[in-house]
Amino acid sequence: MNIIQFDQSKSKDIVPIGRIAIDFNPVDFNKPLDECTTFKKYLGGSPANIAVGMARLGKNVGFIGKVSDDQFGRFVTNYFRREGIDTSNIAVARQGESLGLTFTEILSPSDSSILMYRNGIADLSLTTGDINEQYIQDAKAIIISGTALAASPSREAALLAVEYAKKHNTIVIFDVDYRSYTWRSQAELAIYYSSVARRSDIILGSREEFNLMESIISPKGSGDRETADRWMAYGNKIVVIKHGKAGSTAYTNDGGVYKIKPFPVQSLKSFGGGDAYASAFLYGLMEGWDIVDCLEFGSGAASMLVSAHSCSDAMPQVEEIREFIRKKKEEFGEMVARG
Ligand SMILES: Nc1ncnc2c1ncn2[C@@H]1O[C@H](COP(=O)(O)OP(=O)(O)O)[C@@H](O)[C@H]1O
Ligand SMILES: O=C(O)C[C@@H](O)[C@H](O)C(=O)COP(=O)(O)O
Repeated sequence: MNIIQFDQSKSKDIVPIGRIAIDFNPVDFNKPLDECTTFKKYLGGSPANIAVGMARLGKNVGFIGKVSDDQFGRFVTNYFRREGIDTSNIAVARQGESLGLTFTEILSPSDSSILMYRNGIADLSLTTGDINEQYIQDAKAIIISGTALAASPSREAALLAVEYAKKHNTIVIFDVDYRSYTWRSQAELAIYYSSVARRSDIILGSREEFNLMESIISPKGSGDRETADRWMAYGNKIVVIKHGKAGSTAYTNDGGVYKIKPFPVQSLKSFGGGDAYASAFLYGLMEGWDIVDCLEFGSGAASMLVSAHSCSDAMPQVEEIREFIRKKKEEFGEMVARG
């Protein structure tokens, strides 16, 4: 029996809630950002990347967010439309707010950082008035991106979306998604992250992100098992903990533990893996696959994205991930312990 029971009577498969931004990735990479002169513009923002990833995999995707009233806002909205993502619940900020701009620094294939311009940002001006109860009721699942909790009024809008989801049997997925910008204190972060994590059904995050969320209840940090048990005790059915190139582990509330090593690739950058991972893992879950197959699919997509220049344009289709995994298993064998 599937760990997660999605309500198949709902029209939309998934609705991420949070930022849509733009990534400017250096074309002349493998050097410090201040030495780069040429950039390629991509749609960005983790929840937006996940929306693109799941649309590429054929899912019926919506989105709740707010964009700037300018060319950048129109760029990202039109990009969504071309990908078949519903934009009816993407509001336009009318007080001069800007779209988030992320300048990425790719120092080496394993050493990257991101510089985010997020002052007066449109996505954090999302209000409770922008949250449509019927739209959430019509979705099998929503994804709350942690950064949407970083400031009001977006914070209250995201929390309202969770309440509507719980009211209407819409699955709540929490992508912890830590970005240091905008957060005023670690205590504030821990309070709001954990308030969503206590209401969610599935949590995905890196080990570092879980440590931040648990910094009040476990100041010295926790092991993965302790973390998983903690959040499953609140009703989460699945907890996925990612460890970068060391791989990832999925814990399920029926006692399952599934570890996977990453598929070896020549990485170009160290970011982007998480968004592809979430898209492909959740696709498998919505297809009713076993957790181990969801984990393998997510991990395969993640490896593809760390070896790509973008985090959105390069989101793969189902057959591309399948072929990637087939070739890697032919060469390197199983990456996940089966049976
Ligand atoms: N160098 C790498 N080679 C292959 N896969 C990678 C590499 N780095 C990350 N990944 C994959 O991307 C996933 C997510 O990366 P991680 O950095 O843990 O999360 P996030 O990107 O959300 O910060 C990892 O669990 C792994 O499957
Ligand atoms: O999250 C952002 O706003 C920037 C993203 O667009 C960027 O591609 C990135 O950092 C991806 O994050 P990850 O997939 O969690 O590594």
